[in-house]
Amino acid sequence: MTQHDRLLIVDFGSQVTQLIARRLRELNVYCEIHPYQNVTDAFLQDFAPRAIVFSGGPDSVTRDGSPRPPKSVYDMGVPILGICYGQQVMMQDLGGRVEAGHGTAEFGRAWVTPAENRLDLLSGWFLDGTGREQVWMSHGDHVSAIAPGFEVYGTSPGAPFAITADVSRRFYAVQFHPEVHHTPNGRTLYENFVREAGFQGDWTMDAYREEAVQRIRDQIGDKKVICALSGGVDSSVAAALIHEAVGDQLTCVFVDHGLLRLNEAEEVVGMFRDHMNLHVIHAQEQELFLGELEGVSDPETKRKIIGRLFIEVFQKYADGIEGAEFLAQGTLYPDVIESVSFSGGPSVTIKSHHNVGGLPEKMGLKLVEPLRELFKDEVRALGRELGLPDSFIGRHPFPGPGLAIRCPGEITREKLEILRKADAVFIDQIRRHGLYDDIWQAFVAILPVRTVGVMGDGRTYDFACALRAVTSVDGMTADYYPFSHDFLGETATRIINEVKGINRCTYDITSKPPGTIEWE
Ligand SMILES: Nc1ncnc2c1ncn2[C@@H]1O[C@H](COP(=O)(O)OP(=O)(O)OP(=O)(O)O)[C@@H](O)[C@H]1O
Ligand SMILES: O=c1[nH]c(=O)c2[nH+]cn([C@@H]3O[C@H](COP(=O)(O)O)[C@@H](O)[C@H]3O)c2[nH]1
Ligand SMILES: NC(=O)CC[C@H](N)C(=O)O
Ligand SMILES: [Mg+2]
Repeated sequence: MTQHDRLLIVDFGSQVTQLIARRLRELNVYCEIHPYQNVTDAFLQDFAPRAIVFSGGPDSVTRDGSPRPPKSVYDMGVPILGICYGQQVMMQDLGGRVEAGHGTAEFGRAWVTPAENRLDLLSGWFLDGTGREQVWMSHGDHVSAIAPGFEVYGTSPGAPFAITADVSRRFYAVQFHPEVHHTPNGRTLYENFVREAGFQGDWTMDAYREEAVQRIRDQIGDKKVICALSGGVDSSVAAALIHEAVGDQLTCVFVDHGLLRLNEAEEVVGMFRDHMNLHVIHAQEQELFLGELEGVSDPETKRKIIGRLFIEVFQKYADGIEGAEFLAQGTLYPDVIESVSFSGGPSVTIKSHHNVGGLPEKMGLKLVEPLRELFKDEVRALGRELGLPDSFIGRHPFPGPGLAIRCPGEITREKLEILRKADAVFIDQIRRHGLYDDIWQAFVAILPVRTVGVMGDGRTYDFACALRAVTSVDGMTADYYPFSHDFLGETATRIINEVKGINRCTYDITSKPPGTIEWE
């Protein structure tokens, strides 16, 4: 099997370490993030990176016991790029000096100007005629003396050594963050760095597809595998990939809990069964879920009931599949990184997110996770390679508990019916206005209150609903989408005219935080 050139990102705990990986993956470079504690001499030998990046970090190298890489990293003969804390660590390790404070802190936008010497790492920089380049800084400490062998190639007001390098050893150290959006030419810097390191850009979804298929065949052999299929991007791409690898040995279980959107079950099952020829069990469990949810209004109780039923249902169908030894999941790279996170600390549970994680232990199934190394946009690219239509790949995320968490308070079949219709009108409006792809997620929530209205000179006493549409990168933070008043007016009119049971429509303009995306 092909062994890709690998780049190692040593994580010192920066908030933006993942972005370094994103920038490199966009350049078709295979990279992995590892917390600095795990990067030992033995690890380095084994990983055999072609180049290394040191991330930023919250600590100060002036503090005794602050994070360090193993010394052997500097003897490997591979290029190293140190960013912010990474720069400071490199300078101190190699004989320079770092100082704290003294009015040199820079947070936010800054400008670097070039020194006299030229540096290949910066080719493509300083070309817009202003003689300087915008970068994003976030540091309190600064390098006050560079290490022997290094020279200065750029300075900023707060960082006299904003860009330094020892060209003969191919060590580069910068005070700013080239991975963030606010360093507009940061990508060029990474491009130059990986070219210098000799990467061939061999990480493409086309190549990945073939390798992944082979790996899945080796793992599964002639055994059977099952997959919980939601119709969301992750489980859909995982299923399509595994199907390509082992065909009929795969069975998908799609659970219809009665909390799906209008026509969703038909679309998902039709697509995978009729179009892609997958074996899909359409588990009709509406009565079970809606029955157990009857009279329940507390959000966490709802979520826990749904989580438990998902497992029970899945177990039931898995038991009926002879010889099933494997369970497929759509775990992505961000999930993997988060679970080994450097800075993980005690945090409060806001919501118990449902997913099928935790199943294998209970069921004695071995895991197949073919997307573990990929970011979401890579998963989308892979899905396209596998022939999934764009209408599936670009779908807004949909939560496992479905409409249950968009129906605050008690769930009734009547409310679900109304909600499904209103949601379909809203999404139709968004598509008609060509806004679907600009929005991360959009839906309607039906509110547990009836209000008075007047329609056709008669009195109405019906439910109110709230429209929700947000922009986001990863769902962790979000902003409400700035629809025009015309759009909102037209949509409210359509919902009230077309959906019996709703006579009032509001737009939710809360960002996250302090709100969350879903209403429960
Ligand atoms: N109705 C369902 N039937 C079967 N499995 C489900 C269902 N809903 C959720 N799951 C399982 O829970 C997992 C987690 O759901 P999640 O919404 O995070 O991912 P996804 O649906 O695959 O992708 P996306 O994030 O794009 O919605 C899914 O990958 C799927 O395995
Ligand atoms: O698979 C899921 N199971 C869940 O239990 C769940 N709860 C919220 N979400 C989705 O996560 C994102 C963030 O949502 P919140 O801001 O409401 O927490 C949004 O995209 C939500 O739709 C879920 N997804
Ligand atoms: N963003 C960073 O890496 C900051 C490094 C260090 N904590 C400083 O304040 O200078
Ligand atoms: Mg989903």
